[in-house]
Amino acid sequence: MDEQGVKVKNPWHRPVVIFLAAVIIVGIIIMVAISVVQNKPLHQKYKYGIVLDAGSSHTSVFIYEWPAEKENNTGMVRQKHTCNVQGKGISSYSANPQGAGASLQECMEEAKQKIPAHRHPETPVYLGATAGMRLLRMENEEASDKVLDSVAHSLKSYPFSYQGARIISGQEEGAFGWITVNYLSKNLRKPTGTLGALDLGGASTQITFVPQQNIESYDNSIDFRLYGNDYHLYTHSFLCYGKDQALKLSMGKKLESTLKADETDPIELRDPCFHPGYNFTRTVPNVFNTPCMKEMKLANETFFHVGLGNWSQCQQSIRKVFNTINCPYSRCSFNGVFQPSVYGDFGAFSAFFFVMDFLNLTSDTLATTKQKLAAYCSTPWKKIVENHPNIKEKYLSEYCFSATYILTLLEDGYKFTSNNWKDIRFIKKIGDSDAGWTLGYMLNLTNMIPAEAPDTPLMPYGGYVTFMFLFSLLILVLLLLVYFYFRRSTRTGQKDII
Ligand SMILES: O=P(O)(O)OP(=O)(O)OP(=O)(O)OC[C@H]1O[C@@H](n2cnc3c(O)ncnc32)[C@H](O)[C@@H]1O
Ligand SMILES: [Ca+2]
Repeated sequence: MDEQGVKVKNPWHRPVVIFLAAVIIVGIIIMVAISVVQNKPLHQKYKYGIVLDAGSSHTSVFIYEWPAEKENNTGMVRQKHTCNVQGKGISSYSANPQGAGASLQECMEEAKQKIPAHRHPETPVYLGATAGMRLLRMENEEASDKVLDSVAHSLKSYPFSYQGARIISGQEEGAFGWITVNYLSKNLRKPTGTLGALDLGGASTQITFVPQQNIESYDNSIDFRLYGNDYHLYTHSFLCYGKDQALKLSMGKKLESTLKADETDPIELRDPCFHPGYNFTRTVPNVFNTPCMKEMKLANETFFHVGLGNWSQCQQSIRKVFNTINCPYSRCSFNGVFQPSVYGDFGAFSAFFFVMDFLNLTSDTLATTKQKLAAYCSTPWKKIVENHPNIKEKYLSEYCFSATYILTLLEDGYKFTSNNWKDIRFIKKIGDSDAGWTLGYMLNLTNMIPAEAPDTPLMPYGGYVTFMFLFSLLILVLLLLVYFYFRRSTRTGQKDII
């Protein structure tokens, strides 16, 4: 046989095989490149929302941000920036409504700087006014409308998407505060417990939680379906029981009884809720200038406000502002308002936090809290000022009253006890976002909390691509192995024949 005929031609020298090998190599390179680009962290695109909290004591502007493609995921929205409007709340502009809108300028300019310009037209801006405006509306509806028109006019002059300025109800304030704290604590996707919400403002206070008992009054019940879970909430907002209005209620009662006891001029209001040595002249209308109290016509225009610094007497005087006699339900908090027993953990924010944090009373037992507070209240005013030279005198003078009010509201009002006192967490923020109603309000209005849990893909997109790539590679390697196996067996077969 001719020697040339026996020689087996090297298959790698065949053009088809070389071509196929080149295609496979190029294919692998392309797949690797795609996979690397696909899985590289994307440059995040953010969306923004602005909420103005027009409270009774002041207005704050909150800017929120969230990754553009993940808006329905729980916990994705965070507070990017907050700005405190200079001056008092918008309800204080009743005599000068223009001033209310103008007061927002500085913070709104700041918002323009903080949010990228190309996002401005799509960024919603909402203003929600709370108890200060509720009281003004009760007193003078025309004035409250003018103030709202003024802030609306001001907000429309910015390049954002204006979505309204309105007075929110007490139920909304309570419910959105609850949504905020539970969204931020990432409780809403889990079947585990939720966090009750306690908010103490200047003019109203809210309590909201998931009760274990039936809710006997329709007004106090709210139902939500969030991420596929049903929530049945108890909520109540006490107008006039924020800490500034409560102080007026309490001083008003003391003034009335002082007058009855002693009608001589000048009146001296001896107040156990203020420090010994505290002595200021106040005007009577300044106490009674609120729709929370019947106006009292007093002969005297001024009185001496004199501190006594006696915690237990202070608590006695504060108890008088809670009416616990009439209750048309199986149980009540106060003023004939139904309330089931408090249940679960609570987040207590705004003035609950400011006051208890200032006094270092956020982590003691109820008994220790009372002891420490009694000692604080009896400290002479001079010493208090010396110890805290940088704190606003108005706040400083009122911490004894405010903390005593907080204890009385929580214990006598809401019926917390020394056993469940530890379940109250005094908080300002959760992560980097403030606890308060604004975030929940925005999540609701932008439909960012779906009723049903969104369907989630089996695996994240990056993982999916990597998996597909590795799996294709495996099949390719197997095919090559099969190919070589066949080639070898054909060649051995050829030799056997030879
Ligand atoms: O909810 P409403 O009732 O409308 O009122 P608000 O929104 O203005 O009320 P805040 O929670 O902002 O404040 C509650 C109260 O705490 C006061 N406050 C704010 N910062 C404080 C601080 O550092 N120390 C003591 N009190 C403070 C403030 O003046 C109010 O009286
Ligand atoms: Ca508030």
